[in-house]
Amino acid sequence: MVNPSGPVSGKGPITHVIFDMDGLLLDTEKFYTEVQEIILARYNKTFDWSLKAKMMGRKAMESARIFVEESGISDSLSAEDFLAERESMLQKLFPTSDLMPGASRLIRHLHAKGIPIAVATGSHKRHFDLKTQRHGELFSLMHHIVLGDDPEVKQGKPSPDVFLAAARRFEGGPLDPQKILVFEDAPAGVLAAKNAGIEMDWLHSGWLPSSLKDFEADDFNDFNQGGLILIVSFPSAPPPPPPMKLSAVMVPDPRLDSSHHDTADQVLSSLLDFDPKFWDLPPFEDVES
Ligand SMILES: O=P(O)(O)OC[C@@H](O)CO
Ligand SMILES: [Mg+2]
Repeated sequence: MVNPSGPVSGKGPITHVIFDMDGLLLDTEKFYTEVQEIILARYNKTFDWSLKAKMMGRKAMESARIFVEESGISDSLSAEDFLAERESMLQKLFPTSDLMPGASRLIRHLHAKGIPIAVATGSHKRHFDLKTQRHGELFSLMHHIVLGDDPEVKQGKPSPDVFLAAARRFEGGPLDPQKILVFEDAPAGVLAAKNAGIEMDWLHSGWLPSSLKDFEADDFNDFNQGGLILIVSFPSAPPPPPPMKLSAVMVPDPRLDSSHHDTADQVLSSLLDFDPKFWDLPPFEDVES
């Protein structure tokens, strides 16, 4: 995706921001990688970024199934046993989680300027508490936080559930998806955000026919598995509005192949490179650290 550095504007004005957490705000993806490399080494296998790219951002059991099946070890290690073994190692690592560069500055800046901010993460509460125990004050600046085991989150990313729940919990809803900016590090997360934008857009524009409102989420998810974005049309309904109005800024790990960047509206190498003016958000003051 284009990564403009000039004055070209995004699709602002943005009024609300939703942050992914692992790999975006917290430097925690390295812990998952480290532990998975240790487990695979026992089978004389190596963990590579093409597999990591498929796992990132997804619910634990979903990513576990991908791990054991794509590594070819599912006959020796079940997804459940992999999660149990990984858990004991992660429990020791998570409390040492550091912030990603630029995360604190951006969160404090948006909060100080009165821009409502939230977190939408695949992490479950027990992991969230461990990962954020050194960063409680910073996370207290969030208007709300939606976790992977929230009752409203039926399906993990790339399904839109966690972002739809996060968008709904801001005051003054329902929001126009065009005014929401999502920050993500993972391909599944960017896709989840775009899918949420489409669903919110259809609801916001009134296009979504009532018969679709009870559309089964896992059917929707089936389309997402292949990275396709579901577009359905009913004979009586007008064509859907142009999708993709919700904007997503991707801050991927440099080891992630750039072919995974295509769905993002902007790609940055670090949150330190984010320019709020590009999205019509209040500019940083020079003195901010
Ligand atoms: O949605 P995030 O915060 O990236 O969490 C993903 C986590 O489940 C590990 O990949
Ligand atoms: Mg992430």
